[in-house]
Amino acid sequence: MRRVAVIATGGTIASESTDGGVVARRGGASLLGGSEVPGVEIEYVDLMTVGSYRLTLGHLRRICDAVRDVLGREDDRVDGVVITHGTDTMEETAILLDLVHDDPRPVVLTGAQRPGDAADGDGPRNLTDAVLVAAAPAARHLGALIVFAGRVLPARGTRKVHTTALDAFDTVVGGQLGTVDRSGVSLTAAPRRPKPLPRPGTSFDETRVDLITMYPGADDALVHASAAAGARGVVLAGTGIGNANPVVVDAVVALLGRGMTVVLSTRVPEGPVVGVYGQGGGADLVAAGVPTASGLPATQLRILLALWLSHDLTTVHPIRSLIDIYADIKED
Ligand SMILES: NC(=O)C[C@H](N)C(=O)O
Repeated sequence: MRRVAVIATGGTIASESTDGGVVARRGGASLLGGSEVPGVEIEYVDLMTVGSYRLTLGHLRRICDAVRDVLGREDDRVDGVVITHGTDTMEETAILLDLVHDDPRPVVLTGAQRPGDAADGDGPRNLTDAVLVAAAPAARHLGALIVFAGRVLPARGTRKVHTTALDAFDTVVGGQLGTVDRSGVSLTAAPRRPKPLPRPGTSFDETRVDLITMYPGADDALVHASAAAGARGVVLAGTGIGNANPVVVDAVVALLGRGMTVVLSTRVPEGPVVGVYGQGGGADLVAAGVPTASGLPATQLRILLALWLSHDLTTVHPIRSLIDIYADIKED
């Protein structure tokens, strides 16, 4: 018998329809709808019951702590961990878990697109699949994974790509790692995983990193507001290959002068970020000292930056090397 701990955090998989809309309120033990996973003993940890659109960095840290606590137990050892989680921000929690994961046993995130009280819900199937992957010896050393709609995806580079489709996630960097169905788990690839970063401490909770998207007519108001609100970092999701405009570049230069960390990403789902264009484009930002990052979606880059800033790791990993090691990892 294998043993898996399921840490329940809420999300649609745990949600029911109420007069106030669909809300998360079910605990872990109810999420399989009474069915069992053959060959696996499951233990449930009810950590929180929160829709993932409401999560804070503090919640993400608590999820990390819960994984550490379960894997750190001397008695009662488990073979893997599953996190049930809302899909809206699963990619953020997944990358944080992956960045700090220092154990061969996998941590597998899953959820559902249909509420727990839907007649044709996808939650029980996804949870069964996630438990099978967490229990699989072949999933060891793969870090944090997202298992959804029968697909096994790496944490790094995976994002929610559809608001309602059951197959809601895709990896925008590299490919999927395998599949899972009633006949078992099939893993055909492994992600490259750098040395783990230190786990988030309580300082992570308050480390403000804003995500600012570019668009026609964008001015400097949001960049300045971010600094005024106490942000220590900004991920700029540029247009196209990573562009802003002259007004925003000027504002970014002012922020850099005040010690703010700014990283250039893109609002486009796939493709590299490169400083190519002048006149307010990415070439100007790069010339001003803003590093580009291509290997993580902007949402996940923000988590990497928050973790780095919260630990004051600047001397260990200057920002460019942090991005090279933990974001723009070269796949074979
Ligand atoms: N499908 C879902 O789980 C979406 C939900 N709004 C959440 O992230 O909690």
